Amino acid sequence: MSSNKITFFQRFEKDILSGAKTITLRDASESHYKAGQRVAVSTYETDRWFCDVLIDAVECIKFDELNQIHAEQENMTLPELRSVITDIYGEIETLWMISFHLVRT
Ligand SMILES: CC(=O)Nc1cc[nH]c(=O)n1
Repeated sequence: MSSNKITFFQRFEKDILSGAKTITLRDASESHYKAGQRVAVSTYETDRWFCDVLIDAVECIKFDELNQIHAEQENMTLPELRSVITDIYGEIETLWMISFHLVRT
């Protein structure tokens, strides 16, 4: 059953609302999202809703395949992105890249 909700750390809220962040890299526990799905977005820390997004794609990607394009889609440098993912998931080989866009209504 696909959850119609996703949480982000509060520090990413500004980039999501501005459209600067258009992907999120998750582990297998969050690979259930489907393209075309509308998802409510809340903060991880306080579960405060702050927008809805539409899922554009969910794709499997290896950590070692992360590149400058993915970093730009996360509004980070590539070293920053690798550090953020490692801080969250530890040494992880397989990720799920969830592409999304803001729902304006
Ligand atoms: C709560 C949580 O897992 N947040 C994440 C994880 C990876 N990327 C991201 O943008 N947000």
